[in-house]
Order: sequence, then C-alpha cells, then structure tokens
Amino acid sequence: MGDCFSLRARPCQARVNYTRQDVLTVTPWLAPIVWEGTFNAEILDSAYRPLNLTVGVTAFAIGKYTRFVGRFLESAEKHFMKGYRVNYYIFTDNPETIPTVQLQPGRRLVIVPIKKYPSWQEISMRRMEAINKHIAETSHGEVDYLFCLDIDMVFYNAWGPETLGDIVAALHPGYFNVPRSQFPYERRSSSAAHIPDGEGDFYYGGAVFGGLVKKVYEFTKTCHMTILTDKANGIMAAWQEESHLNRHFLSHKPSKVLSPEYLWDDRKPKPPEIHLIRFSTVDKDYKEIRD
Ligand SMILES: CC(=O)N[C@H]1[C@@H](OP(=O)(O)OP(=O)(O)OC[C@H]2O[C@@H](n3ccc(=O)[nH]c3=O)[C@H](O)[C@@H]2O)O[C@H](CO)[C@H](O)[C@@H]1O
Ligand SMILES: [Mn+2]
Repeated sequence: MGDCFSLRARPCQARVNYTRQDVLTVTPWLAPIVWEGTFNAEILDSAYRPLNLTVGVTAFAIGKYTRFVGRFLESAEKHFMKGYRVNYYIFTDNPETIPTVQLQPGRRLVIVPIKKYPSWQEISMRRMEAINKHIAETSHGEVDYLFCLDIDMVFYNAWGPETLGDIVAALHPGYFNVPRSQFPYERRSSSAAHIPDGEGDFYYGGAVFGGLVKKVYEFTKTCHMTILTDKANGIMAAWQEESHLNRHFLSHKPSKVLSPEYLWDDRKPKPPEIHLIRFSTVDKDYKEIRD
C-alpha cells in the first residue's frame, strides 16, 4: 500500500489518481462505473477480506453448453474473487458431464439439476426463474453476494471485491461506445420490456449481473414476472431476458456498473478504453451449438 492519493480531480505527478479521463466513471445517479485504473485493489482487499464473505456464482450448462464448464471453472479458480469463499452453482440437465475441477480451499462446486427447455431462447430466459427459485430454497442462506454469469465465457484477469455492490450490472461490449438511439432495447409497446425512444441510461449485457443475494432475488423475481407477462401476450422480447433486464434497470438503477472489461467478447478488437480484459465470451459456432 502506501499510495498517497489526491483529492484533486486533475492529474498530479507525485500522487496517484484513481480516476480515468477517457471514460465515464460515475453514472448520473452516482453509481461507480468500474474501470481498470479507478480503484486500489489492495485497499479494497483489506476492507473486504475481514468480512469473511461468501460469494456465489450461478451459471447454466444446458445441452451442448456443458462443454464450456471446464474452462469457465478453471479460469474462475485463477481469477474470480481470489482468496474469498466462493460457491459455484452449475445448473445443468446433464450432471454426469460436469468435469471435476480442483478447487482452492474455501470454494465449492454445487450441481443443480434442471430440466432442458426446447429452445435456446427459453433456456436463456428461464434462468431468471431458476435463479430466483434457487435463492429462495437454498442459496439465500449460503452466500452474501451472488453473480449470475453466462457459461460461454473465460476469466483472463482479476475479478475482485471492486465488483461487489447492492445490485450490479455490466455494460454490454457491443454498445458502450454507441449513441443511445442505437441500443437494441425492446421497442414494441406491447412488450413489458418496452423502452421508448429517448429513454434509457446504458445498454447492459444479460451475461453478467449480481449483487446482495436478497437484491438478486428481487431482481430475478421481477424479470421473471415481466417475461411471463410477455409470454401470456404471445410476445418475446428482442433480446429475451436481456431486454427485460434493461427495462428493469431503467426504473431500478444499479448501485454499481461494471465496465465492459467485465463482459468482453473475444471476437471484438480491443479499443483503447479497454485496459484489462477480465471476463470474455469465447467464440462459438451458434448454429452448431444451439440446434
Ligand atoms: C454477452 C451477453 O450479454 N450475452 C447475452 C446474449 O447472447 P449470448 O450469445 O451470449 O447467449 P448464449 O448463447 O451464451 O446463451 C446464454 C446462456 O444460456 C445458457 N444456455 C443457452 C442455450 C443453451 O442451449 N444452453 C445453455 O446452457 C448458457 O449459460 C449461456 O451462456 O443474449 C442472451 C439472450 O438472447 C443472453 O442475455 C446472454 O446473456
Ligand atoms: Mn453467452
């Protein structure tokens, strides 16, 4: 440690400034946007380590997506909440295919058997329901914070306590630097996920959200309800649960926002704002894997 940091906004040579000039680091409702260079990992660790927190992760591996579990878990063991207690909850329709991965002390793997829905859209959307049910039945008593992540992803760099917050969303890698008019929100007013033109803060990704387990319970409950409302009306939102997530975060603002470093996409070139890719989508053959 020993950093001496400046309270002045402008850079000064001898002191460390935990800010970035090239990106937005705080939302208009004063939630931090977490980028590399905006926090001190050592100070955060010394604040959070003594709390002896347990952090949960939910990830779904249904059908052919079981192939992603090994790399996901192995990379998480290297980079995700290193030194903290972690429970991985892997939801799958095929428990026998889940590889055994050597875990660090204080970390455990829980297999949650779940049925397979016929379409990839339904599989993706039904995660809200399954996570909500699992929190109510089990994980509310097992973890303090819970992150809900896509499985077709790999950790490349540290994901630590800087990500913890009451309710946390992540900026989608495809839309963090485009005008709001281009966000792929659901635009049909017949959908419960509808966001009119001229509204919306950011475009968040469906692959990463989290927070205090109680808050994630409330969040997944509302998203599942609005998904069911659409279903009853015979409509499916443009980007499934991701559209509902974006609608919910418009009226219930996240208390912390993760930069696209925490939700990157290997297929994209790295722009200068992205200093450290921490978690990224692996390339996959959509046609082959979703049939
Ligand atoms: C980067 C990002 O924000 N990704 C979102 C995006 O596309 P993606 O292309 O990332 O969606 P995807 O194919 O990864 O599906 C989402 C997740 O559902 C699970 N799964 C899906 C299909 C299947 O047959 N088996 C299975 O287990 C698996 O955990 C997967 O990671 O849009 C989806 C909804 O349209 C979700 O909101 C994703 O989170
Ligand atoms: Mn994905």
